Amino acid sequence: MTEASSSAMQHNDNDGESNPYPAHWGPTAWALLADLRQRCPLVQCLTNFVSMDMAANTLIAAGASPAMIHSLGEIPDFTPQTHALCVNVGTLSPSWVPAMKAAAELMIKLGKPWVLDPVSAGASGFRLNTCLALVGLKPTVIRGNGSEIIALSKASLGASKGVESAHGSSMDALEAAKSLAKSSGSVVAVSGAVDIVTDGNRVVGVHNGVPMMQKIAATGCAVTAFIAAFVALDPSHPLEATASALSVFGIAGELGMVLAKGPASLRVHLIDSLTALDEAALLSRVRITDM
Ligand SMILES: Nc1ncnc2c1ncn2[C@@H]1O[C@H](COP(=O)(O)OP(=O)(O)O)[C@@H](O)[C@H]1O
Ligand SMILES: Cc1ncsc1CCOP(=O)(O)O
Ligand SMILES: [Mg+2]
Repeated sequence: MTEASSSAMQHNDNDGESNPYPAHWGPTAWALLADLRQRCPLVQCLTNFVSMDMAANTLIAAGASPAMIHSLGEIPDFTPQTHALCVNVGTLSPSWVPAMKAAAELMIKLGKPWVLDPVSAGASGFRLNTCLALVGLKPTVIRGNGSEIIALSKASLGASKGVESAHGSSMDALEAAKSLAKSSGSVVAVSGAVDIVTDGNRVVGVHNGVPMMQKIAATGCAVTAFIAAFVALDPSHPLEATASALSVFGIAGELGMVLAKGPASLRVHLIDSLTALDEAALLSRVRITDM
């Protein structure tokens, strides 16, 4: 048993006062995953080239339907058919920006949720300005790593290791996340060892996952697409949907780690675990706290 899964067993055994994880989160996350498997939401992803495979396979394995359709000319016909949109600026080039904006604007007009992944938002002026313009189009959820959320919150270029965070802990971005959530009206999620999710007032921490998930390209992008699928199911409760998606994805990582020999096999076993995950395993492993 891995350290993470052993810890999950110890801490989430419904033993009353000693259990730091409120009991309602397990049933909430399970209800959403069961609903996803039944309703199979269609998620349009305008996402980077690195992540297309991982994000699509994450969505399919969980029970959703991905569509990596990104050309501007297709948006008026296709986007209205979707249940959620994921916009990810990872391999941004100027020709993609009008389609990203048009798809986001259409989702807002249709009253449907959309989610932004501001990959490396602080790395260049072009990237930062594009992300700030997208934030102005009212994403339902913004999910990034610590450096990305700090750059967006301050609206300034800032330290990152390319697409990775230069900040050691997601907690370094807690105040930035709350401030961004308040100014944008979006739910903001900062991923890391503990994923933070906030609407500007309420803050929850998701304690699932394993460190090796950072060693797989596009796990962050994949979990953002996964959040979009969860938010499609319950757009009026985006904080609950986002925390649940992060927890379920982290649990798939924990279960995958039991069989994995390294990042490449973890990727395979994480995806397999999303399909295999059942109610009992999920309920025993969800670790979400109010902060
Ligand atoms: N140290 C860690 N322990 C457990 N899970 C982690 C850790 N670091 C990242 N994760 C998980 O890996 C996924 C990607 O997060 P992260 O690496 O922060 O995103 P990004 O790839 O966008 O920088 C998330 O689901 C997150 O919860
Ligand atoms: C390596 C890379 N370069 C541009 S986008 C991308 C993928 C980033 O994926 P993630 O943010 O999930 O680590
Ligand atoms: Mg990322």
